[in-house]
This record gives sequence, structure tokens and C-alpha cells, in this order.
Amino acid sequence: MTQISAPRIGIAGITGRLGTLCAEEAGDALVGGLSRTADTQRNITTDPATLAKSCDVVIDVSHASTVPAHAAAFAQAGCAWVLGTTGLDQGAQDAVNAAAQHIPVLQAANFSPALTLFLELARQLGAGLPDYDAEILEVHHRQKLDAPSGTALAIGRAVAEGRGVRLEDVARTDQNGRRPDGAIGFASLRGGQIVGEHDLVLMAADEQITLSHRALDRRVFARGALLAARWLAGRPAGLYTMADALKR
Ligand SMILES: NC(=O)C1=CN([C@@H]2O[C@H](COP(=O)(O)OP(=O)(O)OC[C@H]3O[C@@H](n4cnc5c(N)ncnc54)[C@H](OP(=O)(O)O)[C@@H]3O)[C@@H](O)[C@H]2O)C=CC1
Ligand SMILES: O=C(O)C1=N[C@H](C(=O)O)C[C@H](O)C1
Repeated sequence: MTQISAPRIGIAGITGRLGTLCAEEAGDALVGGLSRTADTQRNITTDPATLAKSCDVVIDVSHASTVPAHAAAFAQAGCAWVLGTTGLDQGAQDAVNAAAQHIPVLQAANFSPALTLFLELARQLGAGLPDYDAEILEVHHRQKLDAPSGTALAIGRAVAEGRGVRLEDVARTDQNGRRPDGAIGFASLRGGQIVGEHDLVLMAADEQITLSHRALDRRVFARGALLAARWLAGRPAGLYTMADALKR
């Protein structure tokens, strides 16, 4: 492995809420960005292939619809890809998996260190309390486009993994009808400027346990994305997680 000591960083979704903060955190390592509107003064292009050619790693916090095109362009250019965009359908996820055959890809619905540890705890709770009713509540700002959040789905996947089942087989987003045994339920609230809140609640008749995470400042995601980018650049092709980047 040739670790790159000061990787050149590009940002897809550079004009967005998180992309703007990632650009600030990248400082001098920032070489440019991707947007639907080009800006030559800031080295912002509309073409993923053009950005990829000038970078060692792209931090992608844009929109799920861009993922297949980004996957193809970054794989072709050999550019590492930190993917934080959520709301991917199966086709987009297949494109991510295919790109990871050619380039290093770190995919994380949530770049927070504490939330990364939360996923490990959720796996343990799922395994240790297999018969408890599991419900995941997520709360976000009124502008968020996808629901349930990518993080809520990742928490659900971790609980399901701990239980040895597939989330697709037990996920419950429609609350009508009696709660099926073994279901993993999701509920979403949208309003105000909430940065991101996630609760995992496991309930039995005689006790319940709640794991809670509150993102208080969006910058926690930007700092995590930069840590991931610096860790990923120069690694072998493969699909990595935030837990890989945070291993000590
Ligand atoms: N992994 C993590 O830790 C985190 C992930 N996220 C995820 O990152 C993504 C971006 O979040 P956020 O910055 O809040 O979102 P914003 O809407 O503020 O920014 C997204 C940017 O993507 C660009 N874009 C490209 N194509 C589209 C499209 N079809 N529709 C809308 N925007 C598009 C837009 O830039 P332009 O108009 O210039 O083209 C937009 O500014 C989301 O998927 C979100 O869930 C968010 C926070 C943390
Ligand atoms: O859109 C957001 O804001 C966030 N999105 C991510 C998600 O969908 O889980 C992470 C974080 O919760 C903020």
C-alpha cells in the first residue's frame, strides 16, 4: 500500500450544507468540487471525470441520483471515493460495489466517531436481546430529502446482523396492524434545523433500553469525512467503513 501523506481532495456536493463545511475543513488540500453549476474561479466543475483527474480522493456528499455516474467516473480515473451520500437505491448500491473492485471506497451514512461506535453497540444489543422489540427513531432538519435516514438504516442493519437476519426481511416502516414478532421498526420526524438525532429502543414487557446519539454541530460529520479521506487515499481497492478508518 502507498499511503498518500497529503492527498489532494475534491468534494462532490461542495455547495451543500455538509459540502461547504468539508471544503472549510479541507483547507489547502482542497483542489476543487462538483456541482450542477460550474464555477471556474473556485475550480468547481459539473463533470465528475474532470474533478477525479485532479484529485487523490473525492468526498461525496451530494445526492443519490449522482452515485452511478460518480462510481463510473471515479473508478475510471482511479480516484479514491469517500461516499457519505444517503438514500441510495439498489442500482446505486450495486454501482458502488462495482467501483470498489477498482478503487478504494469508504461508504458511511454517518461520519461521526460516536455514531460509528453506536453501530457496534447496536449489533451487540441485537445479538444479546434477540426477542426484544427493536424500534429506531430518527429526527432531522426540514430540508432532508430521504427517510428513513441512512444512519437509521445502518443501525437497523447492525441489529439485524446481530440477530442473524436480513434487514430487508424484517424492516417495518408502515405502523398499521399488530407489530410482527422480530420486526425492526423505523420512525422519522422532520422539522426545524435539527442536525441529526438517532435512538435505538429495545423493549420487552419488563424492561427497555435506549441508545441515543445527538449530532450537535454538522461539523462533526465534516471532520469525520476529512479523517476518512486522509485514511483512504492510496489504499488498495475495496469497500471500507468508517470503523476501518477509526481503528487504532
Ligand atoms: N455521512 C454523513 O455523515 C452525512 C451524510 N449526509 C448526506 O449527505 C448528502 C448531502 O446532505 P446536505 O449537505 O445536507 O444536502 P444539501 O442539499 O445541502 O447538499 C447537497 C448538494 O448536492 C448537489 N446536488 C447534485 N445533484 C442534486 C440533486 N439531484 N438534488 C439535490 N442536490 C443535488 C447540490 O449542489 P448543486 O445545487 O450545487 O448541484 C446540493 O447543494 C445527503 O445524502 C445527506 O443524507 C449528510 C450529513 C452527514
Ligand atoms: O441529511 C442529513 O442531514 C444527515 N444525513 C445522514 C443520514 O441520512 O443518516 C447523517 C446525519 O444523520 C445527517
